[in-house]
Amino acid sequence: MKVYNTLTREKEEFVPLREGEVRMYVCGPTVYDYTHLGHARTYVAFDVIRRYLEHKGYSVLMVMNFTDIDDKIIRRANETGEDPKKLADKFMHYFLEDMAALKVKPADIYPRVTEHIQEIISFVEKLEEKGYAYEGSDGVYFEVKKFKDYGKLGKINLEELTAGARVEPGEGKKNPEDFALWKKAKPGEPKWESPWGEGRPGWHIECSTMSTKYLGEQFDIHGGGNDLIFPHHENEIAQTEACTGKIPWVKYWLHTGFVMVRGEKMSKSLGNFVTIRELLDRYSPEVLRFFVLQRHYRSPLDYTEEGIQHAKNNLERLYNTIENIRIALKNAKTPFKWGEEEFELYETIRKAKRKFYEAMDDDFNTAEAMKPIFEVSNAVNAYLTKVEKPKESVLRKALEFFKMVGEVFGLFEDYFKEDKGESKEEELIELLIQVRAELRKQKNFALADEIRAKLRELGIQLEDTPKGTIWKKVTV
Ligand SMILES: Nc1ncnc2c1ncn2[C@@H]1O[C@H](COP(=O)(O)OP(=O)(O)OP(=O)(O)O)[C@@H](O)[C@H]1O
Ligand SMILES: [Zn+2]
Repeated sequence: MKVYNTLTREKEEFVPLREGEVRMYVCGPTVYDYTHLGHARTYVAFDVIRRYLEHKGYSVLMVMNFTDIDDKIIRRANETGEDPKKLADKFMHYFLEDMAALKVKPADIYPRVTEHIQEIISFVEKLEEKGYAYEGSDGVYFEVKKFKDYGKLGKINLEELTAGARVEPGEGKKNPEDFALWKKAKPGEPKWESPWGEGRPGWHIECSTMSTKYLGEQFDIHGGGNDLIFPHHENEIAQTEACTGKIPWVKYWLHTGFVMVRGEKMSKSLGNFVTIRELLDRYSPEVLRFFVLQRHYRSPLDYTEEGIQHAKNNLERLYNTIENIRIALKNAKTPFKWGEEEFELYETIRKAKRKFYEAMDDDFNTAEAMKPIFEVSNAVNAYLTKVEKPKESVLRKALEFFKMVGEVFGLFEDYFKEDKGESKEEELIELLIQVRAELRKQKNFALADEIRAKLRELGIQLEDTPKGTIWKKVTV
């Protein structure tokens, strides 16, 4: 499997640091507004990367941070008159809801800056001890010149970068390229105690601190949108490699292309964004995933209504095929023998599977991986039109293929959900628990006990705990 590494600007063979395990960190959102399609593209892309790695048998440990204190949050909170913490909490909550709606698998750990202040302070202290950081009048800065490898990710030449640049009046840094590790508090801002007085962390330091805390001093994948390559990820590298001396800190750097609107990046600041919530009023989550996955994750993706409509039509075609298979399976024949048509369809599925893996192994090329899905879809429909008595076994092969690609792309979930019956069952049990609680309130203990006894006969045991009634499946 090959992945494109921004650090080397090349596709490289993917070999994780520990066999069978992938540790990945994706920069999470700054939570001060609703999630838009641009963010969703990035997170859906990393979701599919993670799903594919898991599909290949890797055990993936994924960490995504929440920037829950930062200039933008403070500014927005001042505008709306809200408490910055409440504002961040609210949008963090909305973000998690949006991701769940989009069927993005949750990260294993979501560290928040405000809960890691002590660790961040210790990290900055280490940089100070090692001579990479200094205290200025308004904060603690990283001295970029001291880190010889600076610019290696963004391919930045420090001299060119700083030509003509100067330290702005009022800024406490020595050189224009130095960046803040710790910002001393201005009046009215949220603040924490530190060896440099009250203040709060700079932006980049959180990711160095929290990623190494949870994933170790060296790990496999670090990702985010293109705009994070410089300066955010460049600065993260400088901080972490200066602190630990372990090089390279991250083995593969992956970056997503932007969602564009009429030639410009979709962004909060330009106001040209469409939120996931608005889109979900009009389209199913799978349509949005499908729209995003029709392009390779590194390519720009133009947002247009027609584009999404087109994705919707294509996805519907696939769903129709799956439904055709389901209906055909009802009357399908026991396969005493296969004819030419079955072999032909089987061959198409076999080759499609290979093409799908080849495309995904080539830097997670979901755009290419879509093609064999449609090939199978077309072949199935042609088979069903041509053949009077379709054979069950070959149709099952087609269904398995759709299920496999669906797991990787996060599509057809409802269709293939194995516990389809089970989720209804859970809801029914919950309903009976509520009814029983109501009966007990009304002192109808006889009926309440009968419900409990009947459920027990069905293998469901209710237990009344101080936190309410819970249920367990019992076999004896
Ligand atoms: N238009 C976009 N297309 C793809 N990814 C994006 C887009 N806008 C932001 N991202 C990515 O989403 C993630 C979260 O970004 P963050 O919360 O910092 O947003 P932001 O940069 O403040 O958003 P905005 O650019 O809208 O102000 C980052 O990895 C960022 O690169
Ligand atoms: Zn980051």
